[in-house]
Amino acid sequence: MMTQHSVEKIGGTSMAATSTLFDNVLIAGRSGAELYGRIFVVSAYAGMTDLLLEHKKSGEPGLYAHFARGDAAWRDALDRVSGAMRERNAQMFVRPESREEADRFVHERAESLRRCLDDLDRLRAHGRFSLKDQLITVREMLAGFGEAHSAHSTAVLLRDRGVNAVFVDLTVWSEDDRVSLDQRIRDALEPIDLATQMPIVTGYAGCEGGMVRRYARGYSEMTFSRLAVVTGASRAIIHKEFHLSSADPKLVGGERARKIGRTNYDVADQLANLGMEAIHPRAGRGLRQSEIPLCVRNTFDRDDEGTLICGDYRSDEPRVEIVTGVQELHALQFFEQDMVGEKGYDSRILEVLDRRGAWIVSKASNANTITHYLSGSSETVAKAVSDLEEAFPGAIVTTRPCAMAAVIGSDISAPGLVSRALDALEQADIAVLALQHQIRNVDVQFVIEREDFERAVRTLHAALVEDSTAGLRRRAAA
Ligand SMILES: Nc1ncnc2c1ncn2[C@@H]1O[C@H](COP(=O)(O)OP(=O)(O)O)[C@@H](O)[C@H]1O
Ligand SMILES: N[C@@H](CC(=O)OP(=O)(O)O)C(=O)O
Repeated sequence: MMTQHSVEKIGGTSMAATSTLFDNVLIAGRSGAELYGRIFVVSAYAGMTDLLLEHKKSGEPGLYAHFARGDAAWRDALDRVSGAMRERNAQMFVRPESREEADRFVHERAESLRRCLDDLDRLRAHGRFSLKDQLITVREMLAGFGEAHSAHSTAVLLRDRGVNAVFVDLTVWSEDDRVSLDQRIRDALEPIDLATQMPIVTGYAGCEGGMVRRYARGYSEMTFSRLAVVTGASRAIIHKEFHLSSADPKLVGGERARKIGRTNYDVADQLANLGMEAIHPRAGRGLRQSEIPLCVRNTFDRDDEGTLICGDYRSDEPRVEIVTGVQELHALQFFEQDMVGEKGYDSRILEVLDRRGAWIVSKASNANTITHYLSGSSETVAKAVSDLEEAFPGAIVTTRPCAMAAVIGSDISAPGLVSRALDALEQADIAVLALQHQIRNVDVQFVIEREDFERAVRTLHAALVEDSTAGLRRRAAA
């Protein structure tokens, strides 16, 4: 396999801006051999996975949620998704034959799903079968439909423009042939000549353990990351709707948010941990270990090189690079006076949190209290609380809704940074419920009330990023 190639992921929002995507990324003025040496991994068009599974943010049920509940509305939900896909085709295709081909593809996949779900429905109607295990498979199959559609139509559109694009469908698998994600990728890419062919790979890949089950939403970045590692890419690029910015442009305003020029994987990990979609939490690892630089680019800003993320970058002077956070957080406090001087409580709490699938954003402890800051649903947290109460009858376990604003940078080791942040929050009348600052000097976390979240991000951004006097001196080496 060619070594000087890039692996590039296109997010759902960028996919939906199809003509811009062609003009700025897929073709972008290239011709002949310049078009090749690039592997694209695509997400479903924005909104499709929401219709197939459930809405990513609001949780509004999609096809999967209806089917899982045994609600006949799944049939309408399937029609809605395939309708939305055909509508998208209608907007994208100029050549009638290509549009027909794309519509036929959607129709065939939708009908095959319908047959499968019908069979399961019939089985379920006997009342003697539990579909629990099958539902996991259904969820995987449905998710894959979104990326099958987007990759297939992108390949057809590219061929219409004279590009030798190849649709690489990783969404279909056979239960007798469950292989690892890496193996799946290796097998699919092996016959492709990157010098003359442009693979358009589905962001969903049928693999051991299931893509959605293992990696949750945003899974396309895992396919992307492993593809870059397995094929030995010289660079990995994520094409997004926005520049990776000093804060969410939707929150602080596009004119205030600054583009991040460079940063490191440590910062990317912190962002991923907070649920910011800069890069999937588990995607960064492989790229960092293989020393593949990652570039995050804005699809709508063709000439801008984007943000370069490497393993070894450190800002020239200490500086806050990003202000972000989590608005829906739960502080789970475990108070037990017998804990003083005893070990082992931690690991038993973690066991419960792991079993309940809670996402730990941060944690803190003192002599008799361990606090975990968890993101995720209130139900998950409530279940964890009741498990803990049962396992530790002497402990007092409480939860409290809260939010977290975090300031992050590859080097924030500046004296006065925390006090400046606290001053700004106080002036804005925002109470700080708890504070965390690690010796590692990559982030400071401020735990606050949920209703203060957006204001806290704006306040910290104004004080530590927008204020030009915020350039901070490096703390003198001890
Ligand atoms: N610091 C930040 N820089 C850029 N975008 C951010 C930041 N924080 C949050 N976001 C948000 O991340 C979201 C996801 O980005 P997007 O490019 O739409 O993903 P995708 O292309 O994968 O659908 C956007 O809605 C944007 O508002
Ligand atoms: N389409 C899938 C996978 C994905 O990675 O999407 P995006 O790149 O748009 O976050 C999802 O919504 O989860």
